[in-house]
Amino acid sequence: MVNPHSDIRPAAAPDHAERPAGEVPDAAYLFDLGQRVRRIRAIRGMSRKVLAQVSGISERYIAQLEGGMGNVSIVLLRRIAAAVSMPVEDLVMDASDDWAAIRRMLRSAAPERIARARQILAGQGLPLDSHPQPIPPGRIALVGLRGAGKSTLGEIVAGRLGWKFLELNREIERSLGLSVTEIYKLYGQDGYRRLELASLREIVAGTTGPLLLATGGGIVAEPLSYELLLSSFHTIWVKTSPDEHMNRVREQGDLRPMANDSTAMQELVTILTNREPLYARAEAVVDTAGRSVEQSASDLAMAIATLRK
Ligand SMILES: Nc1ncnc2c1ncn2[C@@H]1O[C@H](COP(=O)(O)OP(=O)(O)OP(=O)(O)O)[C@@H](O)[C@H]1O
Ligand SMILES: O=C(O)C1=C[C@@H](O)[C@@H](O)[C@H](O)C1
Ligand SMILES: [Mg+2]
Repeated sequence: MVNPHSDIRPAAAPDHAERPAGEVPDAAYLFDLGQRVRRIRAIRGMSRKVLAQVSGISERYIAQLEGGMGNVSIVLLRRIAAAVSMPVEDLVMDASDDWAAIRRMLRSAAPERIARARQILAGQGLPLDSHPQPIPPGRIALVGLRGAGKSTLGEIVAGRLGWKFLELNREIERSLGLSVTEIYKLYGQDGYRRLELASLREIVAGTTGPLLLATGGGIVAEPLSYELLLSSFHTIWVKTSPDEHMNRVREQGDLRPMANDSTAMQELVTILTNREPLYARAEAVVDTAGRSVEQSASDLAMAIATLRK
């Protein structure tokens, strides 16, 4: 699959006290800023109402900002960034997902690692064309929005292959002895994402033998976790149509993180549309729309066999 996020953008243009007139018109900049806020809100699965509640900024003002009409103050933007658990600099500039992930890695890396990264980027040390460790064939992870069928199909297919099957959400719950809902209440979305990264690291480091892992729908929203997943597993995007997502999730009695009101379907489509380029980074796709569970289980088994070749 073509990777639409493989470009690393050059550092921002040098700071000018006065930006040359016409280079980035103010209106275009505000429009792009609004689009970035809207996108990250959708990727996080937050309705405008929820973002307003968490950030303490009115829904009307957020609507203006997202529409490119609000020249937001840096203090309000910082509040919005905190509410979507994102560094404010990722909102003020256009950055690829690679770029965002690398920035987060730099922030938490030990000085020796940073020095090593500098050497590699400067063309010293490892040759630039040296390949990263290949992913073992028996490492498969399923990504996709809620109700896609990751748990249902993962369990069936792992059982048939005689592989270990793990659910990342369950591992997080097990490590804390709390349910996902309780973790959200106690630690918030940011806390949940940190626990998700820690559990994923444990699984990557501590599991031997073939493994099929079902991830939570929101993992693509956290660059560090998603990068780790993509570099440690062959990934398969399990997808379906918005209608089927909604029906399946409704049947399970779970509407998180969609608003439980008439806008739920609209929210779901927005989340799906914004997450699609991220899910599409997976190496293969299994579309379960209009398919029975049995048919999709064979589709998944086939996708795994193809990836292992
Ligand atoms: N072709 C299909 N493939 C998979 N599941 C299907 C299919 N058709 C109907 N379903 C139903 O859709 C639901 C899928 O739910 P499941 O919990 O497996 O999704 P999930 O991707 O794990 O979601 P979550 O992210 O919430 O964990 C199940 O109730 C399953 O029976
Ligand atoms: O799609 C989402 O945003 C989420 C899905 C769940 O699996 C959990 O990962 C969490 O509740 C977030
Ligand atoms: Mg599941």
